[in-house]
Amino acid sequence: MTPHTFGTDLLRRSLAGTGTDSGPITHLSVIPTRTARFAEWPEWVDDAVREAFIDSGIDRPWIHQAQAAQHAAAGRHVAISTGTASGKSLAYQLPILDAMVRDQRSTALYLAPTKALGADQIRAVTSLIAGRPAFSHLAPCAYDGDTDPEIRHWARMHSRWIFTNPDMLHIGILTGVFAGGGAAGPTRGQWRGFLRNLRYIVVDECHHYRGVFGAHTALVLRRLLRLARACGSDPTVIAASATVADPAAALTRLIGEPAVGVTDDGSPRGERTIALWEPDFVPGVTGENDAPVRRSAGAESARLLADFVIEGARTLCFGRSRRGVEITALGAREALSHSAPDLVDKVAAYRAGYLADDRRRLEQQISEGELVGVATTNALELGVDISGLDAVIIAGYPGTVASFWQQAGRAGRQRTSGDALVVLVARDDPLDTYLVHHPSALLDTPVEAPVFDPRNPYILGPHLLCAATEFPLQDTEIDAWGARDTVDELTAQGLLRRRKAGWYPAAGVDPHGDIDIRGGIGGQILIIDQTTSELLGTVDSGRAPSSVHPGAVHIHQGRSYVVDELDLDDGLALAHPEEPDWTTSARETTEVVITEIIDQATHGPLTVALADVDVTHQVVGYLRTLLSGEVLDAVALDMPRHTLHTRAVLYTLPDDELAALGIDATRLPGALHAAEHAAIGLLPLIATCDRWDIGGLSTSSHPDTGLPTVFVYDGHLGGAGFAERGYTEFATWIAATRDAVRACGCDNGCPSCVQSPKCGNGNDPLDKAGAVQTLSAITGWLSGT
Ligand SMILES: Nc1ncnc2c1ncn2[C@@H]1O[C@H](COP(=O)(O)OP(=O)(O)OP(=O)(O)O)[C@@H](O)[C@H]1O
Repeated sequence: MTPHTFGTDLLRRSLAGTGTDSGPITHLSVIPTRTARFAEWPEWVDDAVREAFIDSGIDRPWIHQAQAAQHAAAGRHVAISTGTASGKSLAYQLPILDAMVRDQRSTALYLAPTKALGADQIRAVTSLIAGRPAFSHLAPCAYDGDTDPEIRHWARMHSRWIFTNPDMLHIGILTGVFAGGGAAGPTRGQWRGFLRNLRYIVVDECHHYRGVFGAHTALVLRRLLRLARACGSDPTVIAASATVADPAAALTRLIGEPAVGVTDDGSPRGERTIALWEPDFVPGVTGENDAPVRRSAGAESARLLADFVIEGARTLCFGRSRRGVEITALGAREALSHSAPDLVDKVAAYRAGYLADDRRRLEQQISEGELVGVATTNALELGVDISGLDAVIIAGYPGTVASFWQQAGRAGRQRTSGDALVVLVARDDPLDTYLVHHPSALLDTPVEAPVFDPRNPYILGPHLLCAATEFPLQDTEIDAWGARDTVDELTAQGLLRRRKAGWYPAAGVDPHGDIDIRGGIGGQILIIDQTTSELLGTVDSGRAPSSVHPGAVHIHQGRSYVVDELDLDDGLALAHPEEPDWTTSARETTEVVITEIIDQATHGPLTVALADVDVTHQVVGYLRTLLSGEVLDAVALDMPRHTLHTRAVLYTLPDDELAALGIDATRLPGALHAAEHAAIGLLPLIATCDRWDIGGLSTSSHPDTGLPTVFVYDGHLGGAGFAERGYTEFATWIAATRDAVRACGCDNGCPSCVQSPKCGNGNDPLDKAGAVQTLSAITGWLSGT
């Protein structure tokens, strides 16, 4: 029976006639109301700090705020993971402000993955301390890529609380501590005073640090901690996230030092109704190899957005690209123009450049009812404080459970009732299909632990050089970072030298500029808008042929460009702005060579292994797909071959066992290929990656194993930890893959189960039934049955 809640009533009214127990809704559940639990202000809190909070309307802290502040004040690194809008800011503001009032020289560094979030936090602190003499020396200030040189200079001299990001910390702060500091450090020595007095480091939204970005950030934080200690301070790290699994372990991995976690959320919350929604197949429309196509998540969400707006429900609709978001807003406006023309102007797309001011304006327009429905990219996922939002529509699983809850948490921020509806609309994709049919995998499992690998030698090596440039490296540090082999290699290459006081870089080594914290590893290709010469971004040279080949549609901050030319020698991809009606996906051939088996396990006839591999790709063409999912055409290309040294999880199965299941030599390639595709689609369930971070290969007989073999490999040089997670969680991953394929309602395979948008072989051959049989057999062997 459907419960009566704010959310179910809204759904029922919006879908009058369809009912909420049937049709596209695959699951409906209610998270009940929670009341606030308060603590007293800790005894050590200075009167001036307490008064500032009380005057801002906060009479007492919630229990988790007091607990986290207590740990931090006692000098324990602490990670707080409580819901969205649970006042995590206060948990770090409290110990920081207190330290600053007690010792006027104390400093703090706040790190956020986005500049906009840092700007929000400065605003919050500035308004909290405004007009209070006890805090007049703080001068909270941003220090990032957008900060003017004069303000940077002023900040270095005067600010006690700097708001920055890992990129600027790496290139603009750590280089300016000691005289050595890296030849790149124009601010040489100027940060020393700040670091000498550094009491706290805040790592906000710490679940963002995953994959290659996570590994880089982990090493930047370790470099920060060692430099601070070399300057004479011993800062405490406070990490915060609404959505990180086992926060103590996550922070420990990030900084390489023990940390404690706080998870008992004392903040109040309204009742939240969650609906999972699977769009129907569109009659008469077919995609690749005549597979059926579902209604797009964007079109379905547009219809829901219009319905909610008619019901007066203030709604945010999250989409994955700016273009998708604009189409959703247009679709909703179009629907309203027929049924409720006076509401057309109440719907907008959030398409500004992710600036804090744009967000403020939008928050205000929604609060005042000027806008009722807004379609937005994940730009509004972090740091938005819109009170009274009634509903959130998520058009397509956003990639991680963490992001899902971040987006879901935007609704119901009204303290008085806070009731809200969240609808996840599935895309035509195996992971989305799995989740809407297995709600507990989304709603009942803890969010995934961020996956990253700070020991990847291709990432670790350059950071060791940076560290040695900043301050001589010590043997104890090398051991703590697990870096002995990499140091030996750098020494053999003549890049590091051992002297009495530690390890130093060789003369002329200037490593900072070679590291791209958000990008990949190795050479970078610059993507340029050739009509304006604007730099749109960078891509790993290894990935360039498949992502920025001539004719590729490239999305940058939601805007669309088409690539005209890729010059791998000069490191340039030249593009022009264009909004075609299609997306592109590269077709490529792949070969895998096993270079070393790291670990392996045998389960009856099944062998599962983790291995170092060389993956060689060649892009041979690309497919153009209309936004409806319909395939327009295939275009041939001839791009150079490229080899990636990385890590893979692989499994082998003997032919005779498969033949006994009815999968003979004619069916084998299709069964393995389909099983591989679905497994790639499902790996993000257990490893915080995107399916574009990984690749795969299946073959009826691999030269290195002599057996039918399936590989799933990391798309990053040296591996980002994703394949390793696939290896350790193999049983969970493969069982979920089998369930996803089995749950899909199509006959012979479609994008919701075994077709892949980036298949190098045009999704041919694929044997859906064979994949289910193979995956079922694997789960049986794994459990010993
Ligand atoms: N102890 C408290 N009592 C009452 N209100 C509080 C308390 N602590 C914080 N708040 C209020 O709760 C709201 C949310 O706080 P804040 O933005 O810090 O949450 P958050 O957890 O950082 O949010 P996000 O999910 O966006 O990261 C703010 O309006 C803040 O003033």
